[in-house]
Amino acid sequence: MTIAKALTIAGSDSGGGAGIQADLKTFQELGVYGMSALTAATAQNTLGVQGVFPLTPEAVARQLDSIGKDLTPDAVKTGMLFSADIIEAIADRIAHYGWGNLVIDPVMVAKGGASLLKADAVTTLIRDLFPLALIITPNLPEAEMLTGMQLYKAEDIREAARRIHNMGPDMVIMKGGHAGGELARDLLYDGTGFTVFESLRIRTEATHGTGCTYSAAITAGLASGLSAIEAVRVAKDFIQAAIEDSLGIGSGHGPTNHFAYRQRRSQNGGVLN
Ligand SMILES: Nc1ncnc2c1ncn2[C@@H]1O[C@H](COP(=O)(O)OP(=O)(O)OP(=O)(O)O)[C@@H](O)[C@H]1O
Ligand SMILES: Cc1ncc(CO)c(N)n1
Repeated sequence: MTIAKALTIAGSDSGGGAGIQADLKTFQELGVYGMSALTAATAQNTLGVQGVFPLTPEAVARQLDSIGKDLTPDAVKTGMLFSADIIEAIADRIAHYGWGNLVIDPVMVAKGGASLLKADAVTTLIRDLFPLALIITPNLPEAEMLTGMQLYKAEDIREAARRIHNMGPDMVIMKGGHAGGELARDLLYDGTGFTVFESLRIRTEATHGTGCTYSAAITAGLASGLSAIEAVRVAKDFIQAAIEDSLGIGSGHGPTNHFAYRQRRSQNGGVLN
């Protein structure tokens, strides 16, 4: 048996809803072998982030070497990277091992407002990591930070996608979780055209870790050999189910339900409706 392998390079969320925990749960649910390289531990729950404890760049690079010398990933995602020197170490190792199918979730700020990326690390992220990426998945505040634009109108969001695409990735997905409206609409730009992925917006507070889970599901799909469009389609269904069937735990912004997609499929004889 050959199994697809995916690697997440991200921070730990002690509460289990976001970060490396969300990524590994998502890989597992989608039938992909999950590996991780930790960038930082956060003391975190559904109420917020109580502490951030980064690893040294060397500790991050050594984890990537352990993986690179033994277990080549079929796809890789990055999440919370925290500092410029950690990003430099990661970009160096990814280029060294020639890992493709790289999905970058440009995590900057947790939902409660805690900083997960130092302000001076944004230029390093763009310069060193974006050119290596297959897909970058900014939410609207991250896209505003990357472009310096204010994103209210649909045409501005498209223009921001073009500008981020010019920073080096093959594709950009502008996530619509932070926009208003009846639909949660994500826009994929591949340098020539736009593909829309949309679902009914769910009225809920339980959206902790949606971005991590979504980009992990895309990464799992790529690792399994899906095209980018197919992988995003599965990821959109995965995150919709995970938000809809919330677990009702924690007293703040609860986590999404990573079991939901697979449970629905098995209830429907393998078909998701
Ligand atoms: N209330 C909602 N109902 C349906 N889909 C949603 C909702 N909120 C977010 N999504 C979807 O979840 C995915 C992640 O988008 P979002 O903009 O929330 O990411 P994010 O802000 O990076 O998340 P986080 O920082 O919590 O990890 C997208 O596919 C988006 O459309
Ligand atoms: C560790 C970690 N990574 C990413 C996010 C963004 O949701 C978070 N809250 N915590």
